[in-house]
Amino acid sequence: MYDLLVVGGGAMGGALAVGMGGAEGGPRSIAILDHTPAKAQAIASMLPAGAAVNTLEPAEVYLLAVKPHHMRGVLSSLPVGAKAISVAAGVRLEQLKSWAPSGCEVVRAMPNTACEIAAGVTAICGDENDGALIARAKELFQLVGEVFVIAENQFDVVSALSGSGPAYVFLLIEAMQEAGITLGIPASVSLDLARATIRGAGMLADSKRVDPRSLRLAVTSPGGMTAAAIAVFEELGLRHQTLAAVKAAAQRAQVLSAHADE
Ligand SMILES: NC(=O)C1=CN([C@@H]2O[C@H](COP(=O)(O)OP(=O)(O)OC[C@H]3O[C@@H](n4cnc5c(N)ncnc54)[C@H](O)[C@@H]3O)[C@@H](O)[C@H]2O)C=CC1
Ligand SMILES: O=C(O)[C@@H]1CCC=N1
Repeated sequence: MYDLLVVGGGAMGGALAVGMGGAEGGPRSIAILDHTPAKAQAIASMLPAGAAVNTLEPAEVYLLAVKPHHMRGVLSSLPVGAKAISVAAGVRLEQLKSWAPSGCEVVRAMPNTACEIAAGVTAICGDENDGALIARAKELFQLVGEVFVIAENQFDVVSALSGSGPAYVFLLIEAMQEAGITLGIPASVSLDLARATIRGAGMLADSKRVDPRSLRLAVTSPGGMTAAAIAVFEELGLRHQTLAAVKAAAQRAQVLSAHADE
């Protein structure tokens, strides 16, 4: 029996398999199942004890990382009594449980792709009577970053913040690079500057644990360069844009949930 069987070796399943498989004290054996066998093989080859499989072989825990609309098919083919963790956006516990064979336990997790390098953030939720599986999910995801156990009614907003969040930061890196290029800096230098700046600012915010506003003010000399830039961000509505974007992502979760039922 495998300790963990990851179904779906795409962006998220791959990141989790690589992160968990490489972590000290992580699952001793990990199997990966994907519709495209080459994807599963590529991931397995990166793991000390990874195997690409072609069917749902016996496993202590099944980590389901397929798209929301594929979740119903995968869940219904799990063995009776299986323990499963779904990372699908939007799809509710009630739906997941109704599709799984009898005796199965299912909880939800919302990780992000930084789990690949053990710098992820994962939210977990489950029903009260699934305490043991919630605890196991917590152990697994703590191998690859920080974990928050939250109520399901907060899951869509949390998913819109930390699940999708890396993409917002990558967009900022892209935008900073493009600004540098437009203003005359070579593309590679511009990208290196943007990447290293985001890394340093993230690490500083994480290590200081203070209100980010005070870190911002420490950069912003009155009447100086940064103040000129921040005034433009505020005038163009960065906060309003961020709220609208996070709201749009959270609302999309409801559509994904409805499509998964079809
Ligand atoms: N990409 C991300 O940053 C995050 C994704 N998620 C969730 O993770 C899930 C997967 O998303 P991605 O990895 O981005 O998608 P993806 O498209 O990169 O990967 C999905 C994989 O599942 C495989 N697949 C589909 N049906 C299958 C089946 N029946 N059996 C075996 N393999 C099957 C596909 O071949 C594909 O490789 C989604 O439900 C998404 O909501 C959650 C958090 C973050
Ligand atoms: O975009 C999506 O739907 C998934 C969920 C969070 C990140 N990626």
